[in-house]
Amino acid sequence: MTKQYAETLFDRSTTETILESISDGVFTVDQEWKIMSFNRAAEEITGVNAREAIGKKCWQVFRSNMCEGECALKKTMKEGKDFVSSATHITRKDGGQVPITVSTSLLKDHDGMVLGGVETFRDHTHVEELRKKLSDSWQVGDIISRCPAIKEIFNILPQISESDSTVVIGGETGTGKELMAKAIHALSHRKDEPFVAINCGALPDSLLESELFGYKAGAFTHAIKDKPGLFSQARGGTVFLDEIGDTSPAFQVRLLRVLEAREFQPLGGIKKETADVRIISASNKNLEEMVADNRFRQDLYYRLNVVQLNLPPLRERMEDIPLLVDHFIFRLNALRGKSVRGVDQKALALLMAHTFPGNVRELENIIEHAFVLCSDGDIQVEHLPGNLAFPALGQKGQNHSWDPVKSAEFSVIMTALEQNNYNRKAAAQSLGMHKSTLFRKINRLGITLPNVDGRSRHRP
Ligand SMILES: Nc1ncnc2c1ncn2[C@@H]1O[C@H](COP(=O)(O)OP(=O)(O)OP(=O)(O)O)[C@@H](O)[C@H]1O
Repeated sequence: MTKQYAETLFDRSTTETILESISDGVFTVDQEWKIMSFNRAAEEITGVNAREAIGKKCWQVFRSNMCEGECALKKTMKEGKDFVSSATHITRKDGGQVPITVSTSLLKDHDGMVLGGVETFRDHTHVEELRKKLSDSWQVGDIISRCPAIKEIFNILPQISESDSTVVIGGETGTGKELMAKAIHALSHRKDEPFVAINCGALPDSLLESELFGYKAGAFTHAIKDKPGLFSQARGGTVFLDEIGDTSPAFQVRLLRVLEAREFQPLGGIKKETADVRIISASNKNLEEMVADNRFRQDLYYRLNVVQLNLPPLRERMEDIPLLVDHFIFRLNALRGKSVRGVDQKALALLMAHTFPGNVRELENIIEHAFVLCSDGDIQVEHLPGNLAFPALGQKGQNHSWDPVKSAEFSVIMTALEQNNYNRKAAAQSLGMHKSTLFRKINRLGITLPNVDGRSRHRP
């Protein structure tokens, strides 16, 4: 675009219309700090109308804590550099404090002469309120946690939700990736539109594409009538692409094109449709490693991964176990009209010692199993599924005292043995202890081993 064309296109009144239509406050000052223009959003955020503001020095209008010290606009004017997003507060005309973020740049004429500065500011009241609410909380949407790593995610969730950026959620199976995606959707401006989820790993390419993009009648043999895809159904909302790491290279190319053009074409269709959806994806594989090994397209990875969140496995946030147990019992009581009180110490000790390869989903299933068997009072060891209750009920270990440390040790060793097919050497290695230490512990805890161990598994 030539300069002249741009000038014609964006004449003064067009620029004013654009400035009046945006939701960020914008004002300009001359070299003497006198306000030259003040848009509608600036009026709303400050409570001062443009006629009052224009001609005044900016600090008389803004009364911000920034005005007395590190003023971003002053820095811009002094250093000739733009500044993006400093956070501060301003005092409204009615005395109320408004948290804002500020961006500043120099205002120049066509010949590059500095006329003054321009400041854009955004009202962050809503984000601050949400952040405050979430930072004291152990629950966002349906997600319960007191683990510091997840609470850190809670703290930034309002900003992530407010932006429309793509998000990739990493974490082992059952760690709550879909729940987190739903929470982001529920806190975003898209919350009143649909949230749709699809497991990309479970479908072959052709089915995945027809599910996502839909098809037109006649596109293939059984396509009798048009079927809208999830991108159409979720218009204005969020599409959650689960197991994105399991998609084929051909599908990755197709998805990349859709994300770049923000358009998609139903199978057998000729018209393109706008993809007005936010994309959140998840993977229990390490996408960065997959990119390095050329198993996942780097360009698609960058498109999907503007924001990245990682959910730790349950074994690394043991503090969440009692909280989640209470949460699931509370929910089941309400659902089934029972009054199970909680979990007794011995059962809790076993749960705390379990490694939960299936993470929160596995814990939820264990509690549901125990809940069915427990009529009221506390869930006890005998209500837990066999693989957990086994060390407590069975074998020689039956009589050892139920000290939680011992039962935790019992369970950790049993899990290592099971995971290593009862091969004691491998189990000792996985526990990081010497083989003879493990034998000693096995004897002390009264664990009996099956006759056939992992060393003999290849024998007929
Ligand atoms: N922090 C949590 N608080 C309460 N419930 C949770 C939490 N995390 C997970 N859950 C529950 O655990 C189950 C599994 O969660 P979810 O489906 O979100 O996991 P996921 O990581 O997406 O699993 P997958 O990778 O297998 O798709 C769900 O029933 C969910 O409600």
